Amino acid sequence: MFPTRDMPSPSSLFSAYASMAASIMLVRSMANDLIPHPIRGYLLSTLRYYFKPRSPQLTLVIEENCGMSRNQVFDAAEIYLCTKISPNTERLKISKSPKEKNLTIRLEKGEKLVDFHEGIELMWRFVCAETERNNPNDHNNSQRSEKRYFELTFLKKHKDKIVDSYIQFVLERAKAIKDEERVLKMHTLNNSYCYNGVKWESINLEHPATFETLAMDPELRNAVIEDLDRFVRRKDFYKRVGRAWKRGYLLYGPPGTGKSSLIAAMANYLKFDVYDLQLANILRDSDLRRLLLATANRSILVIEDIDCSVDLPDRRHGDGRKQHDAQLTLSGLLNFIDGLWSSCGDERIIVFTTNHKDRLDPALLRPGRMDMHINMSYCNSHGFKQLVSTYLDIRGHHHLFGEIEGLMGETQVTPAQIAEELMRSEDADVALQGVIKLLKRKKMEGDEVEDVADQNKAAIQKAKRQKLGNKPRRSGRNIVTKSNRRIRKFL
Ligand SMILES: Nc1ncnc2c1ncn2[C@@H]1O[C@H](COP(=O)(O)OP(=O)(O)OP(=O)(O)O)[C@@H](O)[C@H]1O
Ligand SMILES: [Mg+2]
Repeated sequence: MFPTRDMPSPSSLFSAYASMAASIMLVRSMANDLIPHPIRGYLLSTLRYYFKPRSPQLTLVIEENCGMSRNQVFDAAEIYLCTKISPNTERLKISKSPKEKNLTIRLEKGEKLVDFHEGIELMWRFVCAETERNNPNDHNNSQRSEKRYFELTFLKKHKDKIVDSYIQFVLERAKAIKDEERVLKMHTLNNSYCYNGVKWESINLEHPATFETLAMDPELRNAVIEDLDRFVRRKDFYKRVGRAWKRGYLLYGPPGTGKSSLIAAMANYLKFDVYDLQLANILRDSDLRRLLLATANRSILVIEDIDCSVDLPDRRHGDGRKQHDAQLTLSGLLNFIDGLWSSCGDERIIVFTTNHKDRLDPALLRPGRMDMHINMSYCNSHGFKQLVSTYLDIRGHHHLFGEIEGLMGETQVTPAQIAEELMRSEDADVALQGVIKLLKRKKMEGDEVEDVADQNKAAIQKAKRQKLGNKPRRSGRNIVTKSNRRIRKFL
């Protein structure tokens, strides 16, 4: 049992004590007359130091602060140790602030915990020591302060392993726990222009989409997940090759195929906040710069519907001059973002979405501009089964699947349309009959709303309307005012 393992044997301890005592006696008797008092004291304490039996244990003291800043090891230990609470623990502290999702549990002062790392036994102790400091200006008035620290005790011979690998392990575990508990934020631009420009406003991001609930090609899903994983673990690589630690994704596909849901799934997976940058709301270059600089580390910057250029007649320089001639492509915007972000060295993701990849500035599609192009497409049989499993909790076979899959091969339907039908009833038969009706209707009416020909027609009509000065667009979206390729603007 701890801490007796590898202790020196009682006989060796006894002989150590005996030789120390003998030496001290000898020095005392010789020294009493011959050696002056201060030197005698020094000699005795040196002898005591060298002959004192050595403890086989080492204790690391992990204080709460290092100078002015927090000690990350202390914070990590606090979080990590609440996962190690044993039945022997007698006192714990428990709390919850309004913004936290879960209860916070911490060790109470004086509590001890035993942990094991690669077979090594470690004893943790949380200490709160009250210290009293005299006030130099008022001797009757002393200040009490609390010093909090952890003591981590183990056998000395394991020092290297504990310092090099266990502490690192505790830091990583604590980060993972913190990430799990983290409340994600969705930042959007507030519309009211205040004296210092447009600002980010945040709400909790409670979008339930995850990679599990998303109907998408399994290979594509795995490729996206792998890409995200690789990105977040390659900080050193980006630094070495001198690139901003940034990854760009272009999501394209018809409305209702899950582009926005995929962004939410990425945010939930990585525990990254989302910043929804509505370009139409930004009137000054200086605002863009300020907003980009105000985005936090570990975040996803989203620019939706980039094929829809935005009309920004009053775009101004920070100094108030109107900007007539400067035009910047989206790829120019990307360069600008690269420049800003490369100096901060933090991990950032940027996502563009479009319903019409074919209408984008070719410069944006060039290799190296957006790192991954992800096609979110109409629902296929696999996607349908994924939706049925999510919405109706059916994982096996259902007698209506055959008919539905047959119909799906003959018409195009988006996951959003299928999802809407599946939500209409809790009775699987009724909901699936609804899907069959939808598919038959679409087939009969030739209602291929998202058909390419129709899309082109709609685009032509849109362009005509825009010439007439109308600004139509699906509700709640940025306003389409030009048939694009370039967005007028910026910098
Ligand atoms: N691939 C999908 N998997 C699961 N649900 C989906 C999927 N696509 C769409 N949905 C459902 O449809 C709703 C709308 O989808 P979403 O907003 O993600 O589509 P979108 O591609 O972003 O459309 P738009 O181009 O109009 O922005 C979602 O809230 C979700 O419930
Ligand atoms: Mg969307």
